[in-house]
Amino acid sequence: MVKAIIAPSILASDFSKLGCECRRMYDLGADWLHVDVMDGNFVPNISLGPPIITSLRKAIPRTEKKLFFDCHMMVANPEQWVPEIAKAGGDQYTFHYESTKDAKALIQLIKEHGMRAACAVKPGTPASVLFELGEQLDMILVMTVEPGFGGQKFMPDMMAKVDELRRRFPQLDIQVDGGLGRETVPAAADAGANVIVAGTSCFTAPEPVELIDYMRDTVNNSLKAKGVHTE
Ligand SMILES: O=C(CO)[C@@H](O)[C@H](O)COP(=O)(O)O
Ligand SMILES: [Fe+2]
Repeated sequence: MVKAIIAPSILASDFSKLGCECRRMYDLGADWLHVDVMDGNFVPNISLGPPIITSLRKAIPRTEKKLFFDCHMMVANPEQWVPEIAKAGGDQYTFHYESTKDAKALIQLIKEHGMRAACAVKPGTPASVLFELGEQLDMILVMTVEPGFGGQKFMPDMMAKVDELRRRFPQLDIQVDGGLGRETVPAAADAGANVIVAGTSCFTAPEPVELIDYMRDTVNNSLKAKGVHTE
């Protein structure tokens, strides 16, 4: 089912209040929480890892709130972390195409651990690398900034990749990540993205509920116009 999914990136939250910030975003209407895992090797930054995801999952149990943990793995050895992220409570494992030698085997490994499998491409990587993986994947992530930091400027040139992938995979979840907010979501929605990661914009919005609703409506209207909205 292709529908709008709004995923605040907790990288933009106040880490001293992480559990409360996650709950707050969920209560404000977030569909997923986007969890950026960085190892200081694949990207020049270190964020958080399995122990913190374990704590967050305890703070927001699946039984109490059905909150989806969308784990964006910016790590050099993505195979290594699959069991730990599954154990910590991850629902989806997004690896970078650029970080693995065998994407098909990694997808299999992720699924064997009970998570949805997704593959991300950096701005310099063409959409075509995903053509032969699309059928096995639950989601594709087109990065709209260089991975590593929140608060960067959205790269509109990436929309050609989203458009190409949406035409090829009308029923697949296609995520965009980096610099998304009120001004940039219309371009992403027009190109066919349905999963919107929004860090800085959500966490700094004076009216986050209104922003989340606006982003969701914008995406759903574009999907309907394209005839791919299936809810
Ligand atoms: O993966 C990343 C950065 O590497 C992102 O998820 C950012 O955290 C998004 O932050 P904003 O650009 O929305 O502030
Ligand atoms: Fe991310």
